[in-house]
Amino acid sequence: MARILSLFRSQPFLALLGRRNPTFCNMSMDSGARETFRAAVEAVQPDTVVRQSIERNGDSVVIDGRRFTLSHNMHLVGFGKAVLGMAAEVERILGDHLVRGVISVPHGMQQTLQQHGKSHLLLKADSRIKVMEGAKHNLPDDDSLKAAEGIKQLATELTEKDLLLVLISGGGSALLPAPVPPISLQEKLDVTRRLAAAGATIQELNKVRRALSLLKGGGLAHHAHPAQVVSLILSDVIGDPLDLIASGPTVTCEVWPEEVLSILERHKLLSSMPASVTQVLARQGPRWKDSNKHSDSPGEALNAVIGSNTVALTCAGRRVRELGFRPVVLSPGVCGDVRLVSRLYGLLARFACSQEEPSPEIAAEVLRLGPEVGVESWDLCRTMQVLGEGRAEGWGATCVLAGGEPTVELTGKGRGGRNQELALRVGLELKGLELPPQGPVFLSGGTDGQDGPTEAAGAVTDAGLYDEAQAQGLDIDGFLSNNDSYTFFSRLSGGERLLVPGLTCTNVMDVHVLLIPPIPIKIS
Ligand SMILES: Nc1ncnc2c1ncn2[C@@H]1O[C@H](COP(=O)(O)OP(=O)(O)OP(=O)(O)O)[C@@H](O)[C@H]1O
Ligand SMILES: O=C(O)[C@H](O)CO
Repeated sequence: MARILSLFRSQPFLALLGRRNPTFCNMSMDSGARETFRAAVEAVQPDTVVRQSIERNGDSVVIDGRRFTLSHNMHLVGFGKAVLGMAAEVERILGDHLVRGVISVPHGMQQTLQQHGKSHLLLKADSRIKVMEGAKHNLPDDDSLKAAEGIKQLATELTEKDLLLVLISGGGSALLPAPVPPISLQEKLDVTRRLAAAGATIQELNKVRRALSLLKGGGLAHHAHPAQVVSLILSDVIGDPLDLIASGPTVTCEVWPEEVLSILERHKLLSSMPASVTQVLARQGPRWKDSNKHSDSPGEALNAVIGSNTVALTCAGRRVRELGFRPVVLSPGVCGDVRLVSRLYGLLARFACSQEEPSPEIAAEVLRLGPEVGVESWDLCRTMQVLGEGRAEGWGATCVLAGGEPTVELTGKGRGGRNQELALRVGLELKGLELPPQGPVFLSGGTDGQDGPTEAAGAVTDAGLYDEAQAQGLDIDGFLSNNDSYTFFSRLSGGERLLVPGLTCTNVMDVHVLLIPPIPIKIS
């Protein structure tokens, strides 16, 4: 730590690079932040990521460096909020080689896509893929149970000549419920609901789901054995853990009943579990033992993450450069309490906007706070170095890009989401950083286009937020304590700070954009 700090304290560490001409563009900072978010979402569109991951060469395809021969032997299953668009692209690429398929997608998806003019994400009229809609409100139901049965059936019938392409995206767990008997769907739903309400993380939730399911935790790959299985995954979990995204249906993993029991105990649910759940957890051996599949093989699969927060941030960085800002990717794994996250962005902005030498005290606080919100010290140092270069070397405007999924502790009854709440809190942190012609700007947006139960994906904010709210008689603290960020931004200046991209058809968690203008430096 001392060594890192001395970097900021003593040396003109930024003079390492030659001077460049500032290239700050004509675009307003607000528009720049919105365009950056748009580019991030664009990069992880379901059809785009599939197109980039399957290379068709005559009668073969190359996926993730592996070649597969096509002879009208390709079958497809999928589950998740983005898989309809992914399947539409697979259909275009594979043509006749695609024999049949079943996908499980959210209720009303096809109609919604039609209404939003996204027909390129819909299947052909004479498609061989059956679309099954279900899981209203992101919860497993009878419709998604039927879809899961259809998917299991298709997988079970495959032979060694077949190739099964599995499309997976966020929301996949609720769209593929297959409780291990004798657990009923209702019992499984209750367990999931109560865990979520008790504040279990997605990692905890999906470890429990895996243990109670015939298809999760590698069960689908087992059912498809001896066919070859290839999964294309659009990740919505920090760190892209294959075994946890949609509860890893094609990733064989050992279930440790002790671990599951300790998760249930931690959330004070163990004593109220139904007998069926305790019975299944007490069983030895694989969960799929009583399936009608004759082999006990776990089933091998090639699992490829084809879209993620990292991909979105990298592509957004390219666009940022075209716009004349210098990009730096902080981290795709920002998590933890939204209050700490907002503090970190406030500190980074202060560090970057200092008109004198960057403050070692601020750098120290950044380094102390970062690990609490999932950001490595190395990434913080790299980011501060670029920000320091920006101000000392006259690079022009800098753009810090990050992503992840912070959490909000809900104490009020208002309408909002973690992105709008983060933007609101960062706005307060930036107070006092007004710089002519404009100070730093911060955007936080959910890449799925929806932040909590609101129509907005997030909001854009800056140092003028506090005064603007005061002038319009809006008490920020009151809105914050009631978790009412959506109402706040809707009332402020006619809602112009809200980010409302509409349905984006994808989901790689949230994107954060911190734009720092060129800083006029005091020469002493
Ligand atoms: N009034 C509110 N203010 C702030 N945050 C809220 C509010 N209501 C809900 N949230 C937060 O919104 C999140 C749920 O919203 P959302 O459906 O966008 O989540 P998600 O994790 O992106 O879901 P998914 O990606 O599976 O669709 C939760 O983290 C919850 O704490
Ligand atoms: O479906 C799920 O399990 C979540 O969206 C995480 O992938």
